[in-house]
Amino acid sequence: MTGARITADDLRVDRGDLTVLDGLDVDIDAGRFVGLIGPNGAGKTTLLRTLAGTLTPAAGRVRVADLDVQAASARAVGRRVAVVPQDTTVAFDFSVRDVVAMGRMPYHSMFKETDDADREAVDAAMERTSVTQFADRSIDAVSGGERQRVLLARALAQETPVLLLDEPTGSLDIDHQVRTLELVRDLVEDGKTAVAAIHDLDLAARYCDDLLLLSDGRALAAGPPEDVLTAPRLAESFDANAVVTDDTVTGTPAVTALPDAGDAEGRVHVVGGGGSAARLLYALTTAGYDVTIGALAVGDADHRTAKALDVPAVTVPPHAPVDAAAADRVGACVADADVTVVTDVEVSRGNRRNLDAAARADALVVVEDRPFDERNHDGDAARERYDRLRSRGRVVTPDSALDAIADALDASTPDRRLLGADD
Ligand SMILES: Nc1ncnc2c1ncn2[C@@H]1O[C@H](COP(=O)(O)OP(=O)(O)OP(=O)(O)O)[C@@H](O)[C@H]1O
Repeated sequence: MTGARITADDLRVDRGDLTVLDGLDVDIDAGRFVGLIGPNGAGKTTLLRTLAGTLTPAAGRVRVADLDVQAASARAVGRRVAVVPQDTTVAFDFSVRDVVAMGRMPYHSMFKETDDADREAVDAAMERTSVTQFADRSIDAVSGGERQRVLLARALAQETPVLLLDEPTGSLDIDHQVRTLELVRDLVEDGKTAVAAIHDLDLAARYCDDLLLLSDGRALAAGPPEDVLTAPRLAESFDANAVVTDDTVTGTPAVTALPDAGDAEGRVHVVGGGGSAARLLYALTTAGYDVTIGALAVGDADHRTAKALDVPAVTVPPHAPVDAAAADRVGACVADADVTVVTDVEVSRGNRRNLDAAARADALVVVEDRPFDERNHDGDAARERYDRLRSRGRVVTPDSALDAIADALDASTPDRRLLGADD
């Protein structure tokens, strides 16, 4: 079944006294999977219901291919558009099979009996959504997640070019979340057009071709997930302090919401690398410290974390040693910082200048997770250099790093301690 293009110009939808959608343009190409995202109350369900023709816009019209959804009969719309609603309550005590068979209603008239095509469509839809094993059970005797799959089966049995889904994974376990979205993806590969409201931004980014970010009834952004999911947009729409990274397994954008930053004061420079500083960067920035990091190779795991958390970094090109110019910049950060922290870094020749710059800090904390011998190091000269560094600072485990940094800050800035005592 080939999909259909969905368009709407300058859509306005009112609910009661409230204008829920305003000035919204929609243009979804046939054969695309579009994720509707946005905070609670943004208008996602309202938009889906308007696209399905169950809500009438105060302005603008919805077209699915050549069909004017608002002017067409329910039966005509039902042959183009199938809906999987958020509320999976079914009013009467039907069997699962009967509920799925309701998807065939747009093809029936008073004069047409159920035929083989109907039965085949129902069986195939139940098979694809893994509900066949409870086909004869009452819809009241399946779990919420199973019921959600039954309603997806009903929508598939409807054999429409367009599928609208409102939170299709809301009640599903992680296995069925992925199965359901894989299924929608397959249907889209086969040509259907799908639009789904999805709260899980990582899943939306992973499965959808495009995202439409709704905020206060308007489209704040639309396009490929990596263009739509940016920290400033998430702050504007969700009022969330969130970072966007690349998921290490899927390679698609992953959103991590952070707590509001605390009120810790002080500047901390971190010498890390290879991911050894990631957790500490998170802890320091959420505590509220001003943090810098480096020198790091561009693309290093800690560099990616620093970028996501908006932590300024001194960088060198990938695989390049820390040269004199970079070391000068590290030296400037160390001089500016109240405390410098060295995490479980490589003790190699290329990192030598990094460690030497850190060793000049007035207040130094050395975070150690592994003994020296288990690290990438290049011999006795490195050991001597590292031992010197250790002897200049306080050596702690990762678990006590934050406390040690707070202590070092107190000791390095007595004025703050006195101010704190007066509060
Ligand atoms: N029948 C109604 N009467 C009045 N206001 C309504 C009605 N239905 C929805 N609203 C309001 O319209 C706004 C958008 O609701 P909608 O359900 O479309 O949001 P949503 O983005 O789907 O939210 P959620 O993520 O919570 O499901 C909300 O402020 C909601 O309170």
